[in-house]
Amino acid sequence: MEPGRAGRVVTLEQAVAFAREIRRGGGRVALTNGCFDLLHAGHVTVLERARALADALIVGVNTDESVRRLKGAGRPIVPQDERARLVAALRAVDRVVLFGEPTASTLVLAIRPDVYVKGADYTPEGLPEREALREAGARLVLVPLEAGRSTTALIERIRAGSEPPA
Ligand SMILES: Nc1ncnc2c1ncn2[C@@H]1O[C@H](COP(=O)(O)OP(=O)(O)OP(=O)(O)O)[C@@H](O)[C@H]1O
Ligand SMILES: O=P(O)(O)O[C@@H]1O[C@H]([C@H](O)CO)[C@@H](O)[C@H](O)[C@@H]1O
Repeated sequence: MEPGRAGRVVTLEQAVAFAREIRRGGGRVALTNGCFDLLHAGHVTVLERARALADALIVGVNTDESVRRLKGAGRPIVPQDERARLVAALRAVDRVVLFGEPTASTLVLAIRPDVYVKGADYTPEGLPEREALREAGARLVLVPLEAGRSTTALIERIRAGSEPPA
């Protein structure tokens, strides 16, 4: 019985057990991760593309402290439990796990996904998780960016009181 959407925010151990269950059934598991602060259409694109590459998608969402270290003071705008809940509400997402480490390497080594997905704002050489991906045998897929969509751009537009992009 699949849990309700809120029940899809799980511990790392539960996410690992879920991944094993998918693979036992012959399915493939996709993993992605991110801050997902002020959810926007670019986030939906990368999550939907990730889900389409496998039979289940697990998403690591950075804790507030982790986002602060990555994105600077004043971030995140949306607290971790709400960011996790919003991501878990998307049809494309099967499980969400909050993580506080600087990188997703621990997630990669624990979940051992068949495919690891990020937006093309990253490069293969630039991923600190690349060694973990090699060890886990995960295929890396970088999804083309939706132009002009970013949390930073949203914050700047809110501050400037400017119109949304075309
Ligand atoms: N416009 C976009 N199109 C497709 N994928 C995106 C887009 N923006 C972000 N992503 C992807 O979404 C995931 C989460 O990224 P993140 O939460 O940092 O979004 P962001 O909008 O880049 O945030 P910020 O502007 O604060 O850096 C990452 O895999 C990232 O590559
Ligand atoms: O939302 P972001 O900035 O894409 O999330 C970060 O992604 C990093 C990525 O996996 C490449 O290193 C990750 O290391 C970091 O912990 C954030 O999840």
